[in-house]
Amino acid sequence: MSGAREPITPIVLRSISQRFGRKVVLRGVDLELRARSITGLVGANGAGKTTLFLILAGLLQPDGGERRYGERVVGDIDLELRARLAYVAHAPQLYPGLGARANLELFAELRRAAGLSSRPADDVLRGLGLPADALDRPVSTFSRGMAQRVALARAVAGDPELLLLDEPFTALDARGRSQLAGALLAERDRGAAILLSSHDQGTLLRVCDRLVLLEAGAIVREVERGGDDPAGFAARASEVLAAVGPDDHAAA
Ligand SMILES: Nc1ncnc2c1ncn2[C@@H]1O[C@H](COP(=O)(O)OP(=O)(O)OP(=O)(O)O)[C@@H](O)[C@H]1O
Repeated sequence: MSGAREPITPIVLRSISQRFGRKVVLRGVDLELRARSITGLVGANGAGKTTLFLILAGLLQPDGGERRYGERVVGDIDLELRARLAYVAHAPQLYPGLGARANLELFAELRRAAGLSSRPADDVLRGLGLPADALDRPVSTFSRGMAQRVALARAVAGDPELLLLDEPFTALDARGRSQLAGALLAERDRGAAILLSSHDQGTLLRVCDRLVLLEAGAIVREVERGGDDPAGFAARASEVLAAVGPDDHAAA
């Protein structure tokens, strides 16, 4: 579908600021998200991660700063741009009375009406480990982990150029986390720019090309996986993760 259109990557944030009332939540955030790259966003509770996701997804207009998507400096994130990114928030936001397959087919139908294609629902759901006998059961009967898989499947079904995932591992068991990690690497290799927040430090170390530490609304550290120094990346990334605190969500 992207056809001859200009890519929306890299996404570049410059001096993004946000306050809610008198509370300053983001202060001068600069961030670049490149195609074919997974960036891990880490920070303590309340550091501003979800606020940053909302701004990137176009669901919150920042108070200050610039958002650039490919060649375009964007004021409002319009529908055309929104169709090319996907955001998975904490809550799965599915239609509870519909089955997993029907949720994805509805999404595909809406995209089709706008002239956009989607991957077949069953393929994507299977790729994220949803059992075949669950495809047509109402999502309201699913565990949180299963619902999360469906939300993630819907997010990737449209081959988004930007994939925003706010704590996608939270409700998944070890097998689910590993399946999702594999799916994210496949999305990256397909060409997506991915921003991922998580407290699952092991998975972050495994999948991320870069880690960014947000503290009190400011990016205070960035480490990049170098081609020739994997051990160095692991050591520097571990330092960044240690700044966030213990890995208390790893088993979540
Ligand atoms: N709509 C809002 N109105 C007022 N304050 C808000 C609003 N949204 C977020 N905040 C505040 O902004 C700060 C950052 O919140 P945010 O949800 O972005 O943090 P976070 O890093 O995602 O935290 P967590 O890890 O707990 O999800 C918090 O102090 C929060 O209370």
